[in-house]
Amino acid sequence: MNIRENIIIGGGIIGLAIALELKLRNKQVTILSRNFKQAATHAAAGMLAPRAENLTGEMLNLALQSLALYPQWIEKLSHLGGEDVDYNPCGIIAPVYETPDNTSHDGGLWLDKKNLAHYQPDLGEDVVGGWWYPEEGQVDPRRLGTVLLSIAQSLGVEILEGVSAIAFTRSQGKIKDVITPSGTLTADNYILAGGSWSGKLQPLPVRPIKGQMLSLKMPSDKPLERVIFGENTYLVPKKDGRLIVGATVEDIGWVKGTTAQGVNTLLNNAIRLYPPLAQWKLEEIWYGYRPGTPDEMPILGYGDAENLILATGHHRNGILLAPITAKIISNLVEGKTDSFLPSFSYLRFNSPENPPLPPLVKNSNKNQIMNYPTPQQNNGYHAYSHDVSDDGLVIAGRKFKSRLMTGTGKYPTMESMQQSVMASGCEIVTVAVRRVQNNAPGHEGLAEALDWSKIWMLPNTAGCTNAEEAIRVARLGREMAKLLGQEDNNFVKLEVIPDSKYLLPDPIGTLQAAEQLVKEGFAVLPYVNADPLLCKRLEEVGCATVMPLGSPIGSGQGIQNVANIKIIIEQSKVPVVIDAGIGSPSEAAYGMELGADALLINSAIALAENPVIMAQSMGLATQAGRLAYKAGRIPIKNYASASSPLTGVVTK
Ligand SMILES: Cc1cc2nc3c(=O)[nH]c(=O)nc-3n(C[C@H](O)[C@H](O)[C@H](O)COP(=O)(O)OP(=O)(O)OC[C@H]3O[C@@H](n4cnc5c(N)ncnc54)[C@H](O)[C@@H]3O)c2cc1C
Ligand SMILES: CC(=O)[C@@H](O)[C@H](O)COP(=O)(O)O
Repeated sequence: MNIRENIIIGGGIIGLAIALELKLRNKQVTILSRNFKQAATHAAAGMLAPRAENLTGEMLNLALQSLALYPQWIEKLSHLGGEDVDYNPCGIIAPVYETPDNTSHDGGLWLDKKNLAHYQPDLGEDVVGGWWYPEEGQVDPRRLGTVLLSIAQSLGVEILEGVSAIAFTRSQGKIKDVITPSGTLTADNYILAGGSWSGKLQPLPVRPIKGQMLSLKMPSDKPLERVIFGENTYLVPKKDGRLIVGATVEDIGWVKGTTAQGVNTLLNNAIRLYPPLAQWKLEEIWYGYRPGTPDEMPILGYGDAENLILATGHHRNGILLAPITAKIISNLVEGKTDSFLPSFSYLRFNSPENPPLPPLVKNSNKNQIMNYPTPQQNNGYHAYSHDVSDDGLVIAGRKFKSRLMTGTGKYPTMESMQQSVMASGCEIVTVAVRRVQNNAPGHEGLAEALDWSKIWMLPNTAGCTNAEEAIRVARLGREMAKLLGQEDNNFVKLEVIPDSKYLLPDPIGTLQAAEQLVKEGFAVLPYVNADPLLCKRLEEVGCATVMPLGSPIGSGQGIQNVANIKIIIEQSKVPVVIDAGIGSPSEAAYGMELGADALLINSAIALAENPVIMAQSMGLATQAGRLAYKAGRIPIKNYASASSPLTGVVTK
């Protein structure tokens, strides 16, 4: 059997850019490319416009990095023998019809009407001024696609043109093959870069956002030299004399074709922006589908199989984002993770209220995969999105939707940690202050690895053997949280553990440290043995929770001290968090069914065969257990009682 190294599904700009980069790194690559002319790449205007597009946050950072890569990328293509792709860092003018309140803009310069007219004469009379983005520009996406394809071919990338991927087959958490009309292909890695069609192969929230476009022929003196990015239309002059006018934004599914209304809107908006073009010749009208996602950011990184990488959902900015995507994805194939990946993982679409739902999970037959029913398939009832939003966990006055806390240690890779945290749906992650400070193995760069604007840090005093040390480390932890932007975070998970064999906490040292830390204004979450009296004392000195252990840390023995934990739950006025020893989702659910307010689970997730899926499973189990607790289980009886009523039964 011919096993390929990397199969890329999709031969748009994203698939081609990745293929070329991998090939240049001496990897073997095959592209399945159904039809380049249907690609958004073929329809795009080619603006490289992070600021003009008003991108923000991580999306802006990603786009700026990609923009910065463009000059060297284009030069590389030219060295590899590629023809001119009309790359032009010409700057972008963004005229507006109303003067903004604030005329300072990072990366842009405000020009009033008069100054703007120097840069671009003959703009419409409604224009009151505009922004000048000198670092932005454009490229010709059709030429770029053609050049990427021919270089890739010449370097030996196998391009299967006209071939569609119909489905994947799977085995043991991996993609086994990809099925095509002309047979089955097998590879070590699969990269899904199918643009808007990606959602047809994998249940990803990628949908087509239709854009209609047209081009006009500019007069020979080419009066437009820069991109003009208006409020509701843009004009992109190309070297060959075309002026691209774009674009409608239509969230109407796979509706084909151009329409009179679409063209009318484009032309009206374009003439208002730049009246002279009313006399220019209309050359071509076309449309394409932008690969849209709910937050308009791409999906990058591993999918729900360990050899499936996703590079899709680039929406309005795929031409701009091609170089950075190629870099990030090629690095990932080589086992190097990029700090952008957590923000762009598909798992971000799984919120705590809408629990993480990787589309496919293994069922009891280890080799088979089972689909979760969609809400539609499930008679409209979404079994996994039970509304738990008004059943939040409150610790020290702070509200959390998720009742699962996780840790960061013991994971095989930083990426598996990042993805597991997201898959679990947890909002509180505990971090060993000492290990981060010492850059202990597995903790290098940990502070940067998670998005602390979404995750609440719970610094812990792991490694402290007495009260004094724990107090000192708690203070360092508070500084660490502040440095990472959590100014008001005064939480500490207090661990005082002199015993290295069983990692059992010292009750006296814990109580002493807790008293002091409470006085210093900490919200103390003490890790203790399941001792009801100790828990009561800790509550009395002002601890924010109590955290009785289920069994020794990392032992996976489950909840061994049920009787005491029940008493603690019954008598506590602060939240009870069962911490340590939970080994499986059934044990997690059981802890919650007992009435615990929350769980802290680390080893069982981090050391699982597939930490990400185990994290998801623990998240679901925590919710299931909570719901069951609230629903009220039936009492346990010694004897059977028939399920159907006995009255009316015919007896002989
Ligand atoms: C009107 C319009 C204007 C735009 N303007 C800009 C712009 O100015 N600047 C910018 O940065 N971006 C722009 N974009 C967005 C940009 O075009 C896209 O983000 C980008 O092209 C996405 O690239 P892609 O390779 O992921 O997808 P596409 O370019 O859509 O390519 C996907 C390819 O995969 C193939 N494929 C899909 N499924 C399969 C399968 N199962 N088997 C085999 N092949 C498959 C398809 O046939 C297609 O050829 C614009 C888009 C549109 C529609
Ligand atoms: C990370 C952390 O705080 C652990 O010390 C915690 O007690 C979890 O225990 P498990 O690793 O057994 O889940």
